[in-house]
Amino acid sequence: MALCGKVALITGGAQGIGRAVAEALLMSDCRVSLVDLNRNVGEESKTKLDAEFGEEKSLFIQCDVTDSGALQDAFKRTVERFGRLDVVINNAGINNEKNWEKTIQVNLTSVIKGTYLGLDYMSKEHGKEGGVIINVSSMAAFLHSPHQPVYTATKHGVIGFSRALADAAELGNYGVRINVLCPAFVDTPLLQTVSQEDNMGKFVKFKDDFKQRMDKFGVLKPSLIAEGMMRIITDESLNGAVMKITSSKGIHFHNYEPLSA
Ligand SMILES: NC(=O)C1=CN([C@@H]2O[C@H](COP(=O)(O)OP(=O)(O)OC[C@H]3O[C@@H](n4cnc5c(N)ncnc54)[C@H](O)[C@@H]3O)[C@@H](O)[C@H]2O)C=CC1
Ligand SMILES: CCCCCC(=O)/C=C/C=C\C=C\C=C\[C@@H](O)[C@@H](O)CCCC(=O)O
Repeated sequence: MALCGKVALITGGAQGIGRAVAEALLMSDCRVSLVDLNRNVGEESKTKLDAEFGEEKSLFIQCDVTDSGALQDAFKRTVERFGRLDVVINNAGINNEKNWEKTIQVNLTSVIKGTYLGLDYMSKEHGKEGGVIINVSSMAAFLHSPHQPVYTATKHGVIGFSRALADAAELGNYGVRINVLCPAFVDTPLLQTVSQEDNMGKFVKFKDDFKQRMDKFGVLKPSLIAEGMMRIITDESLNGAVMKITSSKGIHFHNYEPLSA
């Protein structure tokens, strides 16, 4: 996909991985809608991006992705403002084992809703031009974490949903590619939550073990995740792909066995 003039919507775009991806897209002359719950951080990010790329290139929309009406409205406003939609990145995520039902709502249910909204605005089934959807999972979907059973479950769910729908997109000629990105530990504010009882609940007592895992596997920079994301966005051959990004192997893909009877 040639990026100049294209429009991307990123949930959780105000900070961390989402923000790094927004910068990479703006550098490629895309226009970007940052959809995020956190108004203060979102407006601060928008101000910084305006100074670097120009005010007209981005939009911040305060939105809780678990509020279906607000998420629908965020898509509508993005298309009203920029006239089209080409890239949807369902990235907003939380780590909360105490309020685990919220974790399912944000990390899985809202990813499903964001994917279906992306299809509404981009699928050839609806007379649109096509595009690409990237759903953010985690290496936790491959190396399950005893500290985060529900977080881990949501990240497994993101992969299953995305790969099944990617096949449907191909069978149905939607013109939309659906792929998954699985980072290992990344240096963002989310990582701070591993020591907090409010987030970890009863699993907080394993916090030292969690930190040992981070030491063992290393902590990546958000810019490397943005590099992987840009590769998925631009490589037209990718549909149903699961990209992993780790310290030991860098950017690479998970190999699935072909289906056999
Ligand atoms: N940081 C890490 O080590 C890893 C992160 N991931 C995943 O990457 C994604 C992004 O995470 P980070 O950038 O690390 O986290 P982060 O906490 O730095 O950023 C997440 C953003 O999502 C927003 N958000 C949270 N709940 C929301 C809601 N209900 N509605 C709208 N926005 C909401 C937050 O306000 C924040 O701006 C998440 O899905 C996370 O699970 C995956 C693997 C590793
Ligand atoms: C507080 C929330 C933190 C969320 C962190 C997260 O989502 C999960 C990270 C999980 C695990 C990272 C594991 C990395 C392992 C690699 O370095 C490597 O050993 C695995 C290689 C396997 C492969 O095929 O790449």
